Amino acid sequence: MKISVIGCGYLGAVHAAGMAELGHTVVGVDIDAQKIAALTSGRAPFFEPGVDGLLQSRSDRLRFTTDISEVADAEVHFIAVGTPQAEGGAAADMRFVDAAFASLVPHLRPGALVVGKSTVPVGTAAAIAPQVEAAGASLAWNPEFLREGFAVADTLTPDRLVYGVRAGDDASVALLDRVYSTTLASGTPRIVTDFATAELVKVSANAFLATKISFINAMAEIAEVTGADVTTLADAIGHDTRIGRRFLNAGVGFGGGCLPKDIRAFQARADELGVGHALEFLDHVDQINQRRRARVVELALAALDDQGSRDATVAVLGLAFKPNSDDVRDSPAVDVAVALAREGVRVVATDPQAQRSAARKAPAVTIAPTVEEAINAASVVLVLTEWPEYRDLDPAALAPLTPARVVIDGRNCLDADKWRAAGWTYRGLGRS
Ligand SMILES: NC(=O)c1ccc[n+]([C@@H]2O[C@H](COP(=O)([O-])OP(=O)(O)OC[C@H]3O[C@@H](n4cnc5c(N)ncnc54)[C@H](O)[C@@H]3O)[C@@H](O)[C@H]2O)c1
Ligand SMILES: O=c1ccn([C@@H]2O[C@H](COP(=O)(O)OP(=O)(O)O[C@H]3O[C@H](CO)[C@@H](O)[C@H](O)[C@H]3O)[C@@H](O)[C@H]2O)c(=O)[nH]1
Repeated sequence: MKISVIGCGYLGAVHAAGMAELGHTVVGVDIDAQKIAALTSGRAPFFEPGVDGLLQSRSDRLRFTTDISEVADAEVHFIAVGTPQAEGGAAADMRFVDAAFASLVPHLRPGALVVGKSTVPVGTAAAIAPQVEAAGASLAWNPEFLREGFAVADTLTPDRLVYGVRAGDDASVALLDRVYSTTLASGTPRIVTDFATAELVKVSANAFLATKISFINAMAEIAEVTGADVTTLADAIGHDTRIGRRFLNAGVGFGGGCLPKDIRAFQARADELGVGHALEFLDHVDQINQRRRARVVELALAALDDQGSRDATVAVLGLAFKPNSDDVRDSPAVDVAVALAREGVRVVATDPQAQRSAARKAPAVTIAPTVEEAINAASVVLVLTEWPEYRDLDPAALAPLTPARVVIDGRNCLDADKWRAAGWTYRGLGRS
């Protein structure tokens, strides 16, 4: 099938490459000429395992352009533009979605299907559908659940597919089934529903995941004042299959381009709908999450005070919001590094992939190319992203670089006994 993807940022670029891998002929459109140039040369403008490989191996049926008129012969058009948090508010900024539809509609041919992939406030599809239908085309909302770091696998073999369509719109369901025929053949469940439910499935899934993380981080706060160990607690409650162990890792909390802004936009939309009280708990989820960042800053400053001076260096290992990504959007690690720099501390940070993106965002932080250079002569070492290479660090080999030997494990990812045995003062979050 001929498919277009409007918006080739993170989600759109991966989706375009994934659709080509599934056998479709794809044109990707973005207003950012630099992104289009990178994608055209077979390189994603971000780090995500496997994407460059697909861009290169499927280049025969994949092209990228800034010219929206090139989508005119596509049967299915995916909308994957950003819906960031609006400046100065909690709601989603819908200007990119509105602009994408405005630019696409004049090029729609009758019978085409427009598919929303972006995460949007409930009610968006119903509001937009009439302009698509006036062009003789149809609208569906097909939210995306991919995780950064696993984006290719999540695109090709997702946990589920959700189609939000007008009641009785069997033609759109049939078209989407053709788009995803390979995925469906491998047994992926598909849920066909209305626009509002599809939109809500997406934001409620992210709200649930954020709540699960903040729940365990609230337990970490309790553990910190009682001497309990939140990691053992998570293991123990996680054995209950009704609870499950995943997303119960306590630490510096959640960040990224999705969970934080999606729970805020969800609350803002509930307020508009007059049911803000139903989502008041998400405000607490957000606050618990923010408190974890403040707690790491507090622990680092206390460790410096113990050593007698804040005129010192703190090393930060990890800047990306999660491993296997160079994404620093709302990254807890960057936030903590910036907060410490604001306190007058010299912060030297490193990350296997996010050095460049973090340098742009946090000019007050010195970026070091290696762990050894970051740690050298530091009074405190913070581990804020659980990259496998940080989990596997040899504390004995690093010990001579820093006389103070204090490590704060903001992701509870290090082997505490091993670090202590190598002469380090180890401090986790929610565990002693
Ligand atoms: N990043 C993820 O892991 C992920 C996963 C699931 C859902 N989502 C959702 O997908 C959407 C996109 O997220 P993202 O992370 O890819 O954002 P992004 O900022 O990386 O990408 C958005 C892209 O849209 C482009 N754009 C803006 N206006 C445009 C227009 N009028 N025409 C064409 N292109 C335009 C921008 O230039 C940018 O490249 C958001 O709604 C997000 O919540 C993201
Ligand atoms: O136990 C855990 C699990 C995650 N995190 C943090 O939570 C954040 C988000 O992690 P994750 O959800 O894995 O990353 P994303 O790639 O942002 O994916 C989320 O956001 C996407 C965009 O909406 C959705 O598509 C995905 O399903 C949803 O998991 C990161 O900072 C993680 O470090 C924790 O602190 N503890």
